[in-house]
Amino acid sequence: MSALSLRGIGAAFGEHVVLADVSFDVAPGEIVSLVGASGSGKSTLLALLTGALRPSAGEIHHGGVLLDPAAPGRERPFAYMPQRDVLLPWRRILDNAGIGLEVAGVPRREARERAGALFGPFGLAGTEHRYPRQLSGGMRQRVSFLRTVVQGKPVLLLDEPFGALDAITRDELQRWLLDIWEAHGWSVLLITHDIREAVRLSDRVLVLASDAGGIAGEVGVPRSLPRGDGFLLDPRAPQLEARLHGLLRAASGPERDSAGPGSAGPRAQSLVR
Ligand SMILES: Nc1ncnc2c1ncn2[C@@H]1O[C@H](COP(=O)(O)OP(=O)(O)OP(=O)(O)O)[C@@H](O)[C@H]1O
Repeated sequence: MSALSLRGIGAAFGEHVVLADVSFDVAPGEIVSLVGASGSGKSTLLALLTGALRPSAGEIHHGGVLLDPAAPGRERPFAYMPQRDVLLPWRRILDNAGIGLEVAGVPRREARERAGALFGPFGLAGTEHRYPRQLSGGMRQRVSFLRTVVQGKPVLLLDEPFGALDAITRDELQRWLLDIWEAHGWSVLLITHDIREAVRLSDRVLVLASDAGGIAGEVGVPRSLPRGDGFLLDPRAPQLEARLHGLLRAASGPERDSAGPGSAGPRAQSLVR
């Protein structure tokens, strides 16, 4: 039974159809990345999952159960981590980490206890009583991730969680995420612009077509691919990245295809998975 299943999802802003016939699954314990050109509708898709937007068509299922499209975010089985850390500057780190629980109605004391229990395993011990401005960008993203997972939701929706970080911190946090994911085994849908990151972190990478073309293709990443120090040395990694770049070019429409505008370049829908 899928942790997350989208069937024929569509979305539009007025006359502008952004998503059409988007269907895919995330299995329990699987990390699935979604890549796509800017404007292809990745953030819109997350907004449909969190309940910020209503789909114009299609169904969302969790564990085989149809989600009520009117259900508010707090009643959904998804925890969402936005790209920016959005920590409240006037709240100490421990209280920031528990805020998602508090919003869900958990008393502050219990929220502190539950969030506090994760500070050690998440490499944040000693930061509990600091303020966000006293932490580095990487540490703040850890807090933001902690705040997301402590809600105990079975599916994590991560919107470019490392997009704003420098390359070294990003590498460090990718390893960190994989390590703690090993211990917890969440089901994850990850949005990223970074193809290398998608390959490194995922079991499967989906390519979202522009112009409401649905899922244009996917690339599976073997579990045997090393994700730590060996990642960059394994020849399969650049091969997978190259396949994804090719899919992305084709899925971004003829004007962005290397064949140039007006050519009969391959369109996303015709790609063989
Ligand atoms: N609130 C809105 N009202 C009208 N149009 C919108 C709104 N939000 C997004 N759009 C349009 O929907 C399309 C998809 O936007 P979306 O932000 O989902 O793309 P994206 O793939 O996440 O892009 P990026 O990678 O640049 O973040 C774009 O054409 C955008 O202009």
